[in-house]
Amino acid sequence: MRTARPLLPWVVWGIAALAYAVAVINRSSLSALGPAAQDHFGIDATLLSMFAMIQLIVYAALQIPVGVLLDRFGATSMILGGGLLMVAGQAVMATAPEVSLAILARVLVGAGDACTFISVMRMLPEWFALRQLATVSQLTGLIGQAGQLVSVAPLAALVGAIGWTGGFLGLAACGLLVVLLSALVLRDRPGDGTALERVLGRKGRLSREARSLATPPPTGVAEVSPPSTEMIPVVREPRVRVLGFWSRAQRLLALPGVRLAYWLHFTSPFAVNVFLLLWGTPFLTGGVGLSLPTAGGLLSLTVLSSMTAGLLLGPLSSRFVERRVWIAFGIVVAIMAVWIAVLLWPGTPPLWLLVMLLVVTPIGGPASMISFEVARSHTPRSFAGFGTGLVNTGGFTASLVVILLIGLVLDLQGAGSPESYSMGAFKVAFAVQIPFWLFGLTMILIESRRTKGWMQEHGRSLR
Ligand SMILES: N[C@@H](Cc1c[nH]cn1)C(=O)NCC(=O)O
Repeated sequence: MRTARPLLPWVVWGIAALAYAVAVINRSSLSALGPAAQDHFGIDATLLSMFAMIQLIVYAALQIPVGVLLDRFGATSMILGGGLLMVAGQAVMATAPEVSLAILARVLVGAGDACTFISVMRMLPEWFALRQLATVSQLTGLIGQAGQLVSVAPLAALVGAIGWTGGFLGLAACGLLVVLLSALVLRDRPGDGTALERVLGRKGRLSREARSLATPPPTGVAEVSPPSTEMIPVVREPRVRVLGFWSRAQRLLALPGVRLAYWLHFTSPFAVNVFLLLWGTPFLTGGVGLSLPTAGGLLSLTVLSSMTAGLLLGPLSSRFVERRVWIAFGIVVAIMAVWIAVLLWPGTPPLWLLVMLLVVTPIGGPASMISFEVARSHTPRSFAGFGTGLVNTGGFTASLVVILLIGLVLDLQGAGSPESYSMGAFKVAFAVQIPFWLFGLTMILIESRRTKGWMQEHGRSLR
């Protein structure tokens, strides 16, 4: 009897990761097209940076609602819905005659993007064994980073070659193609049908016979093994009763492991987000005094570093499950230490220190993926989408606040425009990150102690 289909989990993951990469391409599609967008809509730099901010606000604000919908409708529907929203957003961006419609386009892209990552993360434990999850999650993040590379040079080249409308319509068409592929391939879990099969009301053999890599081949005795995701199957799932939003939130937040995951995500990725989303280029050009191409070259180091760290951190955190929180903690301390060295360096920091900054800071991205592993260990399955969304708000909220504070501190020093940027002003402005790291690290210490106590009290251990 042919039962195991070891390839299907990888195919499902491949398409889900591709959908996430497309989300990242859409998210960062304006990053290399700033001047083109200013030209096209006749807008100034402030309005241009509003595009990024609005999109980020929409993304962060939708994480919890999307998580709730994810628990209700499943990952496939959310990935498809998110993909369609982004296709619509880019089609609007391509054809918008004025800036208000371009803002609507960014809202649509932000909303679609918000649906994608946490849905992909929710899908993974259904298809992979516990020992594989950390590595597969990191690979997913790495593929997303690759999407960021696509949106820099190739997209700019496409828009340069065929124009704004053609370039963005091309992007929308690629997105649509991936939505169609997703409808044909993605399944929430083994045994579920694809979106197309659900519409047709007929489940194919591939879907019926699909097996998770976590499930040992049936022996004829036990059909279903316990879900590998519940390393700590702590909270019994609510039976039939559907809990309201606040009750669900309360139950989730009552778990110290979920709070620990939140603070890990809050603390680790904001420095790299702040740098890549807004303040990296102004700091390197207006503060350090580098040319735009040199700054761009240095910034590409961040992607390389993040990808390499992702490859290492996956196996490392699944090999040392008990130590994974401390791995992330150590990475944050290293990021903070390099930043403090840069801020305390008299005058302009030397190139070697800047290279170190651009290599160490991005490791916070892959380190933040550890928070999803922690969340998975402590969140009851029926809350998994909510839990992932909640945790994912941590880093993005911190990023948003720090981005705004840096702008504010620059303005307060009278150094808020490219003509008035200076190294001294940037140093003071970037120092606002320090209380965020210290606060986050303190919360991690507090919640990891509580989590340990809670696990002892409930007789649980991490496997
Ligand atoms: N920290 C990122 C993921 C990541 C992985 N490697 C580098 N960054 C994250 O939380 N992503 C959420 C998203 O929607 O991209």
